[in-house]
Amino acid sequence: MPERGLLIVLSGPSGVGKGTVRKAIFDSEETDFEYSVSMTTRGMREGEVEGVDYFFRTRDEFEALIDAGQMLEHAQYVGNYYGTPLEYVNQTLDTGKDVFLEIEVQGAMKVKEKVPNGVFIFLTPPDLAELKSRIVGRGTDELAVIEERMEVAKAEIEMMSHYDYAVVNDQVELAVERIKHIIKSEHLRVDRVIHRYNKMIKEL
Ligand SMILES: Nc1ncnc2c1ncn2[C@@H]1O[C@H](COP(=O)(O)OP(=O)(O)OP(=O)(O)O)[C@@H](O)[C@H]1O
Ligand SMILES: Nc1nc2c(ncn2[C@@H]2O[C@H](COP(=O)(O)O)[C@@H](O)[C@H]2O)c(=O)[nH]1
Repeated sequence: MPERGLLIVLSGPSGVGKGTVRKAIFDSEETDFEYSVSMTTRGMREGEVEGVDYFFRTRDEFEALIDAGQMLEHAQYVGNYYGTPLEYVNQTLDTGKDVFLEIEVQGAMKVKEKVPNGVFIFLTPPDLAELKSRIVGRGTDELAVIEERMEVAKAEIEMMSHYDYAVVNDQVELAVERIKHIIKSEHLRVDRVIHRYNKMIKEL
């Protein structure tokens, strides 16, 4: 049986650039981990594709999956459900591959309770003014939603201390390199590598 993969969680406030950085990571070469597509009840935005950006579901469908225990985590965010389907994550980790989640902070904290040996990375903006200008510049939200996202963002930034790493998203390419570097280093941590050696010693 292969060694179980690593669960990598990228999180941070809305608009910091999680989606942008995640796409840049998966578009770049040498990416050796799988992206877990999330599920949501929010409406599809222009250009989004079912099963690629999200699995888009009704509230009833989403709640049925929660009740059936089929979500690793879920959270309500600005009036909609978002969550991580459990089966894909488990099956992929079991094959020995790493799985990458891009989720908001409440969900990340739930994953941390269930999978404490995951790698939890908090993406931060250079400052709050830049964060607001990114959300406004994206042009996907009305003013009231932008204000709500900014309020949530302040509370989310206070949760940074619960993460293993903080990465500033000043420039996308730099953030991508920092995250790839963290993942490579995590694979070399003695507490992860030692299991393999203990197994070899037992088999001697
Ligand atoms: N390093 C950066 N410098 C300048 N602009 C950026 C940077 N990273 C992302 N952006 C821009 O910021 C906006 C928000 O990015 P994105 O949608 O990726 O954020 P997000 O954290 O995934 O948001 P949400 O959590 O709401 O889905 C986009 O317009 C994106 O192009
Ligand atoms: N807890 C979870 N949060 C998720 C998941 N997938 C995405 N997200 C986060 O939701 C907000 C809003 O996303 P948007 O696409 O409407 O802008 C953002 O912070 C995402 O990272 C998930 O599976 N679980």
